[in-house]
Amino acid sequence: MKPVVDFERFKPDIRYAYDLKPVLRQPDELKDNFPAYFMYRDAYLTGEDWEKIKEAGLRYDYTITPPAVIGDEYIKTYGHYHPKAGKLSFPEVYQVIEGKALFIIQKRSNEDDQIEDVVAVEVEEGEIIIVPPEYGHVMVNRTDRRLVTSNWVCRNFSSIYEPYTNLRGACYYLTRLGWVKNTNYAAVPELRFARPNQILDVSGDMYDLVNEIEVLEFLADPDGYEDMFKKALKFD
Ligand SMILES: O=P(O)(O)OC[C@H]1O[C@](O)(CO)[C@@H](O)[C@@H]1O
Repeated sequence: MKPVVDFERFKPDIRYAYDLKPVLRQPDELKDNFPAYFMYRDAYLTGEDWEKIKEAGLRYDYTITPPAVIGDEYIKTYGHYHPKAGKLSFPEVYQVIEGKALFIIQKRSNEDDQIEDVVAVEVEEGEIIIVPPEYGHVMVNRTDRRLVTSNWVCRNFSSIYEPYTNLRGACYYLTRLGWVKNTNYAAVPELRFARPNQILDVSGDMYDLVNEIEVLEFLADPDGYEDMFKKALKFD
């Protein structure tokens, strides 16, 4: 799919392989540093769009993740949670522009840091996934092609990385040998598998939602959208 924005005109933030060491299954297998993924944050087509996006409290990003394997683990993003917006934490919406993504999303219980749910979600080119509130997310490129994704997200918060750093990544790793439990977690639920329900009505790059940006209100103000979040995933 062709991205609407020629995003490579923006300067990317680059996450290098060495930056990922704290969350890798086999950090000692990483010998050479390389750019792991390129984040083109706050992309827009026109200045008018940009004003509209900022006024809605949102941000549109593109991310390029070239194929790579470290040790036996497929390349992935660092992983993070989002803070509370109100009763619920901020959700996020991703679209696969090129390639195929595997999202590992996991939910912590509020009382302690136990994981109460973990889901692997395969997302194909053109598809959109709503990462529901309370779920942290890691995005994996398990293919031999580059992965290009975009995301709409609230622009007014900072992501929370410590839980992923402290426990060396998500509670499962995706490796060439398959799924491996992360033993740094005290307890890990069985992994569930799902596909994303296509709730948002778009054809092509979801950047076009800039023209009906009120549809994305749930990203800045998620309370009251629980029913929609419940439908975000369909389970096998
Ligand atoms: O912050 P992490 O875990 O490295 O993940 C990067 C991804 O998160 C985002 O910052 C949006 O949450 C994207 O720009 C990027 O794809």
